[in-house]
Amino acid sequence: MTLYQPFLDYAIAILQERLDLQPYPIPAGFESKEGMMGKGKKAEPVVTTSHAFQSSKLRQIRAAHVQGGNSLQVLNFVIFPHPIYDLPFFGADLVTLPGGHLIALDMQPLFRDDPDYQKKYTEPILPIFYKYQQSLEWGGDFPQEAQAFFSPAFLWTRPQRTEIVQTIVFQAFCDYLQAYLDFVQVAQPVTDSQRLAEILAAQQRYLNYRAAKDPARGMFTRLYGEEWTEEYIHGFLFDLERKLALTK
Ligand SMILES: C=CC1=C(C)[C@@H](CC2=N/C(=C\c3[nH]c(/C=C4\NC(=O)C(C)=C4C=C)c(C)c3CCC(=O)O)C(CCC(=O)O)=C2C)NC1=O
Repeated sequence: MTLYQPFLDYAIAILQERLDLQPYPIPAGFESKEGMMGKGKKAEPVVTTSHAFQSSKLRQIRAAHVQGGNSLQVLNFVIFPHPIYDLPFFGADLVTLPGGHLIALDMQPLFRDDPDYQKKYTEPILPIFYKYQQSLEWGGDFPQEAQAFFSPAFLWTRPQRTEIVQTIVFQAFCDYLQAYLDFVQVAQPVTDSQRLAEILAAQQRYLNYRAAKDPARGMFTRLYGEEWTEEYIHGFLFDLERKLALTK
């Protein structure tokens, strides 16, 4: 059982329990991909598997799971609501590299500086945030331009010990996901056309930033090549623009 498998197993079990979950099409060639990291005797196989679902209110629920031995484990799990809801994105970036663990967990707001939006989607989860923030050290600096996409309840940490990831971080992941599904349960479709346009624009801003600045681009390019990587990023991981282009 690799480090982040329990996170993925828990997420899929809860999604199946709480949502009218349907499969989401994964482009051919991206369900599972094998590659090698390192040279000669040190070369290690690295497998990236993709998982994807959808539901009546959630456009895409998807996970990229990279398993490459003890020093390379990644689970990137993001939920993208249908752009007729003002729901935030659920974003989990769980990363283990030779240099250690890096954990980013948040409900990423569409309208970060809007007090009504914060009241609706950030204040209710601050108690969960404070509970875990107490036992998880702050992760330190991260790209200035990325800060616009994180909420005040952003759990950002670099745990020293794997045991912390398996216990406290796992619990935080479970609590954040359950709280997110509580928001989904009560979310009502937006009907105001101007607000709908603002929501779509906010979703596109986020998706385009993440597709352009994906911190995993270098890793995937080294493992699987540039062509596969760009298609994986734009055709699956952050595919809103592609989907919108199809509807035009
Ligand atoms: C809005 C931006 C945004 C992020 C950057 C991530 C949150 C996040 N992820 C990070 C780092 C990070 N994230 C990943 C992995 C992934 N990050 C992704 O968006 C996807 C799809 C990944 C893989 C499947 C890896 C491999 C690293 C380490 C990169 C390295 O050190 O070589 C960082 C550290 C800073 C960085 O290296 O850029 C942050 C802040 N979530 C977000 O929502």
